[in-house]
Amino acid sequence: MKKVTAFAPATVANVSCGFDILGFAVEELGDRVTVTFSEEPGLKVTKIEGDQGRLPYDVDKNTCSVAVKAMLEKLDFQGGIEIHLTKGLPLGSGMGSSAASSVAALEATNRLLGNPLDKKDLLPFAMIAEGVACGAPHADNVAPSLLGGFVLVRSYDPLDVTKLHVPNGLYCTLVHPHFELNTADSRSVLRQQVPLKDAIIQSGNIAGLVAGLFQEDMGLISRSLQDVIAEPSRAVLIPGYEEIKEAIKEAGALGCGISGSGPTTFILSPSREIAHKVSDISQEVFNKMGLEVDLYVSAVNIRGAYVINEE
Ligand SMILES: Nc1ncnc2c1ncn2[C@@H]1O[C@H](COP(=O)(O)OP(=O)(O)O)[C@@H](O)[C@H]1O
Ligand SMILES: N[C@@H](CCOP(=O)(O)O)C(=O)O
Repeated sequence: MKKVTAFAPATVANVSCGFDILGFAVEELGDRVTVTFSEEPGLKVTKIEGDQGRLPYDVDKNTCSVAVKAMLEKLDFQGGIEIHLTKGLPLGSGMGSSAASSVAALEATNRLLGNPLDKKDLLPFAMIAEGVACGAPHADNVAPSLLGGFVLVRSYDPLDVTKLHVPNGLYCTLVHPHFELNTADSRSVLRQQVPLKDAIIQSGNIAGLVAGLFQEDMGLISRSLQDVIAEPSRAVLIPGYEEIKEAIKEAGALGCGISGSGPTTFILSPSREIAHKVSDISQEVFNKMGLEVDLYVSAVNIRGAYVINEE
């Protein structure tokens, strides 16, 4: 085998109350990476498409190559590999764009080398790339993008991630208003201390959300979609967010939150029909604020990253 192409999906990190510890993958949206053996030793990013010329070719800056470089060092691989990235995700959108690139690159490279590593063992390399992209090696985008479904990061040290149950009939709406929020900037607005009363509220909600997913209890999921840690500092950066939050609940959605560090807003609904209805409602609110949007309705992607083609 000389050439492998892999796809990695977009992700919703945090899922409201699970700051840096919860995320899920969505369908269809994502990045594609092709890796090819080359005669010349070393790693190279040779082509990037779909980024309007904005992403770095520097091996130590592009998340694809940062992740693959760390993996090749671990495997003590001495040959040559070329990377071709096709971006399907907008940058700075809160849909795990930097993560989808590194995860697709790792999935493709692992197959190219004959699968020397288990899927889960690729995670630390993708986290190194997140550290380069946004200053923090958080796993709540890379883990669901790689593994699919809802993923909980129980611990960072040692790394302990686990897949959660995905209830039947759960749908997600992603509303992406056309402006960018850089993850590093959205992290810099966060408080560094959490009052005890907020820690109690947040812990209850995380536990409630996890229990709600396993029990397929839509009411419990709905009540648990509350974030008192990151959202209060970040919601002010997204015009119309509070209005959407109220309107979608009235229309039957379970609740909403900021997807990752925003500005994309995710809404969870108990049916596809409601997911489409709240998509229209959110579009109206953002348009009223003078913002154009992209809209996506999706079930939760349970497959994660996968190889599309090998030659
Ligand atoms: N392959 C890549 N895809 C996306 N961003 C990348 C990539 N490689 C490096 N970056 C850098 O990482 C940052 C990604 O921004 P970020 O706000 O984290 O996006 P997102 O929230 O969509 O992941 C940008 O500064 C970008 O230049
Ligand atoms: N937990 C992180 C998630 C960032 O997600 P992104 O898609 O905006 O990169 C955070 O909230 O900072």
